[in-house]
Amino acid sequence: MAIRKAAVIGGGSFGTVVANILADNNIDTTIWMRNEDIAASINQQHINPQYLPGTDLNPSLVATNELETAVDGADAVFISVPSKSVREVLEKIRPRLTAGQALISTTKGIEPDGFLLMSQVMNELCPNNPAGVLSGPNLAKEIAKRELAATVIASEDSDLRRNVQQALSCSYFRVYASNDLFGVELSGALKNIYAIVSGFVAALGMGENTKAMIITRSLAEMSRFAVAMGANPLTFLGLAGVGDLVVTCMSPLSRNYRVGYAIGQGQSLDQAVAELGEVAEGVNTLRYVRAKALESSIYMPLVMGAYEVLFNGADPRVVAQGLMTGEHASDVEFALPRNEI
Ligand SMILES: NC(=O)c1ccc[n+]([C@@H]2O[C@H](COP(=O)([O-])OP(=O)(O)OC[C@H]3O[C@@H](n4cnc5c(N)ncnc54)[C@H](O)[C@@H]3O)[C@@H](O)[C@H]2O)c1
Ligand SMILES: O=P(O)(O)OC[C@H](O)CO
Repeated sequence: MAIRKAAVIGGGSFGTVVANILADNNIDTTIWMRNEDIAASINQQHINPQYLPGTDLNPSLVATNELETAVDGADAVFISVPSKSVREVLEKIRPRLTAGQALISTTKGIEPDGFLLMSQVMNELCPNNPAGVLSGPNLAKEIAKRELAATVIASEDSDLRRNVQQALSCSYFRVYASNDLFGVELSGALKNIYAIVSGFVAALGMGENTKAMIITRSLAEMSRFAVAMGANPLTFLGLAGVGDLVVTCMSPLSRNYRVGYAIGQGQSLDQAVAELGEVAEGVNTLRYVRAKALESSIYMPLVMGAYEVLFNGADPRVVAQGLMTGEHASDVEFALPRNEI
């Protein structure tokens, strides 16, 4: 069934953007948020003054503080809150959901207990609702200005994929499909770590060759980790892999990059996060991925170096420098395995 009525849960930057695309596509869309003043601004002035102050939102977009107004009767419910709040939000909406209403996560993070991705949390709490994940190079502030962008809808359910492609595709937003839900979702979470590292590199004034080396070795490291976890390495060649890694590692619009940049300039992690005032998922993801890599003996020098900088006060210069030492390595491990060098 096509998506005629949609709910978006979460009134931050990305939730507002997704809701606005749906509204631009003439879909009856309600965005749920806790903040009453922001909801009133969206309904009366058609702006989200806290997260997207310069953007005129589609006047048909409705904001509410009542979950039932958003969720009841929606064909699709998009979840767009930080990963630490996804379980809490799902527990609130679960009693209202009916079988078949699609659940789509736009959240790029990991739940530490059990190392769960958001679709796994959705499947655990709402097993009767088909699950999908939206991920790609999607800086909210650019899409809000209706600058051209593309994304990936990943799901094992082909109806869900097609319906979301139809609901979100428009003159400025293109939606590609994937059936590797796990790979797409893991890649969206992992790239945030490397955006922080790229922020250090930029703040330290390192060269363009260094930046390219960091991004490419980040791709090698994140795909090595993902394959060890069971993902398809080819997924990392797509928009949710290379695409999102490149944009997040190169743009000062990325919050994760900004946190890394501030630390590279000498700020503490606490100062950098406080100054940002929005979510930078990579900080927690770094902790969880480092623990998993140590537990599973996965070689991740950038993750290990970034952890030392963020949590043990090491000099950010050591992270890039750390790549220059150690064993001789393979460029593309899927072509030349590490143990065959
Ligand atoms: N901003 C982007 O460019 C972008 C793009 C793609 C994906 N994402 C991902 O989307 C997710 C959300 O990011 P964002 O940029 O919208 O974050 P944000 O910081 O702009 O907004 C988060 C929103 O979630 C709300 N929220 C937090 N906890 C809540 C709870 N318990 N109940 C209800 N609401 C709660 C906050 O009040 C806020 O409105 C993140 O995982 C992020 O990685 C962001
Ligand atoms: O601002 P960031 O670092 O959370 O990145 C936003 C999006 O994930 C980019 O695709």
